[in-house]
This record gives sequence, C-alpha cells and structure tokens, in this order.
Amino acid sequence: MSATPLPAPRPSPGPVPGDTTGPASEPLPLVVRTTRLDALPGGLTALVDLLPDTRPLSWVRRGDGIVGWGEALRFDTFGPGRFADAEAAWQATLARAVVHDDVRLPGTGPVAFGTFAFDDAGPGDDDTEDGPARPDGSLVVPRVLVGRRGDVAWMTTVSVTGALDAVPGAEALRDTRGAPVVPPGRVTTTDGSVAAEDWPAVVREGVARIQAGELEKVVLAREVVATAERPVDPRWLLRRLADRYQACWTFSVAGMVGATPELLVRSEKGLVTSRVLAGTIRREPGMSDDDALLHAAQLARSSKDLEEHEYAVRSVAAALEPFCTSMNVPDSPFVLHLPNVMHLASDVTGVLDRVAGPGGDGRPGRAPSSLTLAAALHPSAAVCGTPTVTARDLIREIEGMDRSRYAGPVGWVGADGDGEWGIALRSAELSEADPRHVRLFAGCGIVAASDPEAELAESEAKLEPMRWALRDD
Ligand SMILES: C=C(O[C@@H]1C=C(C(=O)O)C=C[C@H]1O)C(=O)O
Repeated sequence: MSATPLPAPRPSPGPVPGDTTGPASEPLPLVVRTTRLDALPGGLTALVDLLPDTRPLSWVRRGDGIVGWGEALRFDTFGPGRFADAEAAWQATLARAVVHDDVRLPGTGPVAFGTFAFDDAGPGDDDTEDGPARPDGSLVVPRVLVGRRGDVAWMTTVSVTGALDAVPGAEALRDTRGAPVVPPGRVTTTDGSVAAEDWPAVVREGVARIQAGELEKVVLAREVVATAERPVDPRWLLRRLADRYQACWTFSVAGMVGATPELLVRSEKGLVTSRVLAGTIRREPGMSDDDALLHAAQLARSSKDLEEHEYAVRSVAAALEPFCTSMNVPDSPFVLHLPNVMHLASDVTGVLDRVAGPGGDGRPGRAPSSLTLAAALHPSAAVCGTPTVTARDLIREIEGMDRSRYAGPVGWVGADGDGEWGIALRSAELSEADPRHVRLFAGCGIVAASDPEAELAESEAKLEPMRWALRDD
C-alpha cells in the first residue's frame, strides 16, 4: 500500500437515493424488503434465466446463490483505498437503510455485489480523453435480487424513494421477462498485449528470476481479445457457464463475468472458509474417467505442483490467522476435477475472532466483514506469488498486461458483513466502449521447475471455459 492520499469514492452517475431530494438534504434511506418465494423453478440455470437485461449481477453455484438486476446504488472506488472506501460507503448506506427481512439467511436483506482490480495501481488509473478511467472497485446494490439456498427461495426489492415498493413476489417475477438473450454470433480471437508465441519468454524470465533467488513463486498471466459479431450479452455466458462449470461460482458484476473455482473467502455466522487452488493438470477433451484418475494421481504426486500449492495455502493461512481464534489448515490437498483442468485444492477454515466492542468495554463487537477479509487475503500466492510484494513488482515489470479486475476479488457482502468473495479467474471483461469486445484472461503459477511451453498449454486450458462460453452453439 502506498502512502499517497486516497481519492474519495466517486458515486456513479446511476440513481443515488440523495438525488431526489436535492444537494443540501440528507440522502433518502434505502428501503429493503425480503420475502419468501414459493414457486421458483429448480435447475442449474434457473436463477440466471431470470435475469432481464444485459447488466446482470450473479453469484451462483449448483443452482444456489443470488442474482440481481437494476441499480439502486453503486459505489465506484479507486486505487489502493478501493476496498476500504467501498466498505465505508457500504456501512454508511446500511446505517441509513430500513430493512424488512422475512427470510433471514445469508444473501437476504441488503446485499451489494462487488468487483475489484487486482493491482493497487493499474495502468488504467489515469483519466483518459474518453472520460474517467474504469473504476478499480465497484459495489452495486441491485433494485431486485432473487436468491435460493436449498429449499428456500427469496426475493429482495430495494427502493430508493424512501418508501416500500409494491409487494414483491411471484407476480413481480413474472413481470421481469425482459430483453431476449442474443447469442454473440461468430467470434474471432486475437492476441492481447503479449502474443501467445511471445508469452513463454515472459515465463522464462520469471523462472530465471526465481532461479536467481529473487523470489520463490510468481503468477504470470496473459490475455486474448475476442470480437463477436454481435454485442456480447453476459447472460449468454452465464447460462452456459452455470450449466457446465457446476463446481465453480458463476459471477457477473459490472462487466466482469466468469466461472471461478477459487473461493477467496466465505464468511458465514463466524465461520470463514477459503478454497485455495494452485497446481494444475490439463484434462484433455474426451479423456476417460480412468485416465482422469491417473492424471489426478500424477498431479497429487507432482513435487512442482505441491510446491506451488504450499505457497498459496501458506499465504492464505497467514492472512487469515490474525482474524481467527482457531484454524484448520489441511496437511495435504485434494484434487478438484473440472471439465477443462484438475487442480490441487485445500479448504482452509477458521473461527472468526469477535473484535472488541467500539467502546473498548470488552463486549463482543462486530467481526470484520467478508469484504475486509477479502481485502486482507488479496492477493494470495495463488494469483500473485511469494513473497507477495516482490512477485507483484515482477508482474508489473514483465507481464506486459493490465490485469484490470482479472484475479481480483469478486462476490457479494450482506448487511451483517457475511458474504462470499471469489477470485475472478476463468473470466472475461466486457468492454464498455464496444460491447462486441471481450478480454479473456488466464495465468499460471511459476516456480523454479516450470517449463514455459507447458505453462502456455496450461494457460490455453484455463482459457477454455470462456472461449466455450462465447461459442454460438
Ligand atoms: C491464475 C489462474 O489460476 C490460478 C493458478 C493455478 C496454477 O497455476 O496451478 C491454479 C489455480 C489458480 O489459483 C487462472 O486461472 O488464471
């Protein structure tokens, strides 16, 4: 973190509660109401199928999760203060919110979806002639949210007029049928800022720096730019990803879309979980289950992958430790099977320490929010390297790409601070300037024994989910 003064969060030009009352008066409170929904259809894509427009909000896995649309409130933040400013804006909003929550589960009541840049200082920090740079952090409170957790489904509406909206429910849902989802048509892809054939040289440089003793691990990424025949509708991507990548969290926030297998942090009722991934083997198309098991066994024994994994687990455990009274860090990873790759995976868990009450009177206070935890865990060695600052500096020096929000936290936070934040991997950033353009990203953990050509092949395998999601078949 740098010591430069932080820019204040800039509220977006979207509807802000204060707008209706003029500049001098207090902003109107958000009025939030959650009611149970009795008849939500089931299935892996049932939630994302509800989304009525091309600015969807989503956090869905195996048919459970939350989706939202409309923008009751949005906060855009910039630079190294992007997390703290977003948290402050969220707390200020909650302090004025009026909440009727009949369901009381994680994801009910007020919820903000968020997406944050990987780097404290991306090349996009300066405003351009076309307008202000893309924000480094965005929190979006939808006008309507629908969620499901097992047998329970709910709908939340958020009013910015200071009064309750009409009673939400099945009728309101029927009204949400919006613009049809349009497939992207023919898609062509081209190299991003570093051509695929030049990328192994970047990896080779990373290996050389590691072998020279500058650092132990660095995660290097590349991008591919896709151009579609028609504007890319994020709902097209969400439907395909939610259906095929069931073990992943299918997300969409402010133009960042993907299906990530990596959970930076979930915080729920005092328990925190992080699913750490590092160490990868490709799963060839058409590979039999027996062959997949052989590959999995090979991965579980690979000392290079186990080393990469160990760095990532240690970084997460070290970042969580100050917040926890007890933790469980598995001794050895399991193998997570995905349609395109297999990963070494560890679920790190902990019990949150209740920080002292505001008056220092010894009464239990509020635990840190999931957003604060995500900020503390970011960037883990799974997406940056070890040691963190050396790896981050090397990424800035040799990667040759603006990561933007790729590999940054993406997810949601609720009123009590509970929430879920993934790492924006297997992801794409939709262009605001031209909705036919999409940047796809993939990166690989590099250690002393890494082979640059094998890493290029691994990055291709990690691009596969988004390449496939863009397909028009
Ligand atoms: C950086 C990415 O993935 C990360 C790197 C991995 C690896 O190098 O083995 C595995 C999972 C992720 O933590 C990516 O998908 O872009």
